[in-house]
Amino acid sequence: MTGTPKTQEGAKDLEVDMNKTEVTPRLWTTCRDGEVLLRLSKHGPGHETPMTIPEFFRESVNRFGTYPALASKNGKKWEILNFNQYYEACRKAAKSLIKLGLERFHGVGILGFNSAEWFITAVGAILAGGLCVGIYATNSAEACQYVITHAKVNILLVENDQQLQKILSIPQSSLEPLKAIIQYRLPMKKNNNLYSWDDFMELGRSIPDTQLEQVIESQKANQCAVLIYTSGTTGIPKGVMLSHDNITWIAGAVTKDFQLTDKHETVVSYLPLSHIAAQMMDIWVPIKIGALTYFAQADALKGTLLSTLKEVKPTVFIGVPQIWEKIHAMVKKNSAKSTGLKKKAFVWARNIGFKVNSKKMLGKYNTPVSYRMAKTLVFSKVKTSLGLDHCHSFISGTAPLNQETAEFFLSLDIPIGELYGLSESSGPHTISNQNNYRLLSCGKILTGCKNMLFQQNKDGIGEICLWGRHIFMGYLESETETTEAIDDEGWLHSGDLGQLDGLGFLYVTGRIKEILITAGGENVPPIPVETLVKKKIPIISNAMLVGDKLKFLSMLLTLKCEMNQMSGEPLDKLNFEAINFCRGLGSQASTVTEIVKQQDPLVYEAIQQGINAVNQEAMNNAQKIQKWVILEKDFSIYGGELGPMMKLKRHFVAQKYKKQIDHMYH
Ligand SMILES: Nc1ncnc2c1ncn2[C@@H]1O[C@H](COP(=O)(O)OP(=O)(O)OP(=O)(O)O)[C@@H](O)[C@H]1O
Repeated sequence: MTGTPKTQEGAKDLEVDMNKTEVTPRLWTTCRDGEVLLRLSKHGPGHETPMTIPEFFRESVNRFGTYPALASKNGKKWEILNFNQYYEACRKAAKSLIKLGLERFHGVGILGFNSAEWFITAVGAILAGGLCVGIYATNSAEACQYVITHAKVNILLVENDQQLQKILSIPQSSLEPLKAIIQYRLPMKKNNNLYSWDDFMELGRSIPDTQLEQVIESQKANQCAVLIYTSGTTGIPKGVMLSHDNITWIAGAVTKDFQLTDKHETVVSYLPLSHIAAQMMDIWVPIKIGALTYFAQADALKGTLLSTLKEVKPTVFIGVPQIWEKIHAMVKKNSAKSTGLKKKAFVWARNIGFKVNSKKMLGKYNTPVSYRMAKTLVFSKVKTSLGLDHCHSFISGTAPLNQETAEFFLSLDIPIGELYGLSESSGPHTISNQNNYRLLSCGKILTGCKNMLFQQNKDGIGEICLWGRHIFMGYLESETETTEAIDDEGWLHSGDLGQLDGLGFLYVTGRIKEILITAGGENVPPIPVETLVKKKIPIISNAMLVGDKLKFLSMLLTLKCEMNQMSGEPLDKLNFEAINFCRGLGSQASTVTEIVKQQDPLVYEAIQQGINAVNQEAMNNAQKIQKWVILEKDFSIYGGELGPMMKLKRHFVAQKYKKQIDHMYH
């Protein structure tokens, strides 16, 4: 597709009611109580009747009432709320929020790990006419304060005393809109305007149903319901306003394109709900289809996720690339321990799995006897060991999945489908499903949405621009940024570069903002180089290319290490794979310090060889890595180098390791 002519198409498809006497809203707004023109198609997908979230939930309750909705672990037992109970709890919470003084289009902040209380407060906030505002549990006090004031958070739900103390450390004068705090995990220290969950749920008893109904009735599908704050990978977090229609429409579109079945799906909720991908897959899509959401333990990412998966056996599993990479490393480690026949069977099965699934990917369904044997002997065992034996949709999103991991899982009969999207597209814009996926592609455009590649180069690479009912309303109180993101014809400019193949599969090739422009004017997209370094040098955990406005390219490297399971802090001790790498070279090093302090010649030489191999694939000298340095600690959310969805925060890293970077250039 090419740029300009196509831009007309989106706007032309708008269904505008010409008989309306009031002023027609625009496609965007920056006001919390603003309304936008919905991007309805004239017919077909995109034409569905707009719905508010309360209407959407009520429809779901009518269809799925007694069917289980939420499962929370209490000791060893799962406590279940069905859709009727879930809805009633949301109404109760809504009344209590009204009682506490929630104002229309003001925020209800939620700061904590995924739980039934999180969901009930999120929906309750919307029923009560407020905005649901997830705040990353990993945010610093200042970052929380920013969101609370920007979103005008009247009521804040915190998970535990640790989160509460973070909020209490902020001077009260800086938390002006805040009226009350609710804490949903005990123990709790008494404090003014602090409520336990049980007390909170009783507060609204005096609010009559009619009062709540009035608020619900006054809501419109083209008004804001959810605020998603970007995680700040590329700058100050922005408040992405999502309308009722954004949420309810895309939940339907995702359901259709993923071919999800009513009352049959189960998901495990563990990724931060402040991110739209998790919120969509855990809260909104399950309401649409009557799916059962199980809550993982708060320490899921520190190790308990696997046991929850094994217990629950979800039918749909979404992971960010780092999660898939971790599972990849774990399966590899376990298989490395096996010997003899078992080891041979694993290699044999993977070969068959790769061949059959690669063909399947191209539409050639063929299941030879050997594949069926491999399935029984190896694939089913691996899937069971991961709790993925009932899973039909393996999904990765939020950042590119590396080829090695994608191929590894494909060979084990676990085809990971990537999806691509932004907070500004209410989640996915492209998806891959079991019947439609390609390695390294993010899949096809969601049915009912449009895509345009702006200013394509000779290879067909252009900026990915999006159009449809999933496009956000605007950034709260940020007109300049909104008009930078949404052009005159309503296209959302993603800032990502991409390419479409003849079959409509989208390949994301980089992020414009991340491209390094060297002092010599060379444009270098960093991700392919970093991915290649990690592939060629298995001891490397993270790699970040440096060189913007600089004379040459250099690289920050970290080694694969163990992690403190409690805090998430990377340790000095190398992990199993890194130790194996060292032993393979004849090095006895077991810690990062040993390698860095003595500049372990064997390890340094191996890394240099790996870098040389990467440089051989560079298009020219300017694209070669001239210098590199090993940092003493691996990147982590704990250290701030990774965002809450484990994305690399380049600006933060560049500042934190300024000394090491400067050293390479002087
Ligand atoms: N499958 C994918 N492959 C490559 N990149 C992806 C994929 N999915 C999402 N992305 C990247 O993530 C970006 C969207 O990020 P998102 O809206 O989740 O914001 P964020 O990470 O919270 O904040 P920030 O804007 O600060 O990065 C996309 O623009 C794209 O660069």
